[in-house]
Amino acid sequence: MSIPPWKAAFLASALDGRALRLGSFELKSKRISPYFFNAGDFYRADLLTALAVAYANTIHESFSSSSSLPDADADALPFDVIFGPAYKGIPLATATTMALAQLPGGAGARYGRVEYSFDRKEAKDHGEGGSIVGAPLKGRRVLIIDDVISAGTAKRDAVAKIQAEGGTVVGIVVALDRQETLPDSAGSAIGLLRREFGIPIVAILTLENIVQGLKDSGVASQDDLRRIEEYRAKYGATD
Ligand SMILES: O=P(O)(O)OC[C@H]1O[C@H](OP(=O)(O)OP(=O)(O)O)[C@H](O)[C@@H]1O
Ligand SMILES: O=C(O)c1cc(=O)[nH]c(=O)[nH]1
Repeated sequence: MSIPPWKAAFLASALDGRALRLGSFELKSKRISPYFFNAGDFYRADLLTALAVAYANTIHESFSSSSSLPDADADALPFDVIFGPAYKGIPLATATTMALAQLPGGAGARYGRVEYSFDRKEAKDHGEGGSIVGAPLKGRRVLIIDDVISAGTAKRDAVAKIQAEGGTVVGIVVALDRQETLPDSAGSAIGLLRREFGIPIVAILTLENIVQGLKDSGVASQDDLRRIEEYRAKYGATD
């Protein structure tokens, strides 16, 4: 089955900007992957816009229904702050906050008062100090936005950081769910995080979407597709 047109358009932007590359790449988890998604490659205005709009639509689709999250008023947004973990999460949080407020058809007006923040990898010890830049997190409902979930380590660190600041994480949004197992487990990183934190975790694209999109567009060689299938057979998650 083909992927929906808006996901296909996003995938085309990723290939156009070479944010999605085929080859051999070492991941944070030390796995060697036949493909890599680098959100840092969306550095051109049109590509960054396409990326931010795709995140904004995904957030609007997945989190606009207050019933998807506990304790949310019927008309209120289920989050206050969009948090982008350093480094790649920083432009994602900033651009997506703007794209949400610009959603067409009146939807954007709902998001006009959404705030963003991000962390520093090293705390600043002068000036305003601290490790959070942007909206304070204490007592706020926070939506994490990041590029990719592979093993979930970076997301776990972000949740701990937000909780230490007094915020409550209400969801996580990524561009790509690589649908991989955690080290020493058959379950996916995303599944484990969902169960552990009891929050929705959504992705613009999954590896399955990418494989389908590559097949539909004819961009990948048979060899590329075979290597992705082999990687999936080795590390693909069962949930
Ligand atoms: O561990 P996971 O949650 O599955 O995610 C993998 C993360 O690792 C990378 O970020 P990294 O921490 O290397 O920082 P960067 O944003 O500075 O590239 C990548 O950008 C993903 O966000
Ligand atoms: O797991 C990672 O480190 C990772 C995978 C990927 O596709 N892109 C990325 O930036 N990091």
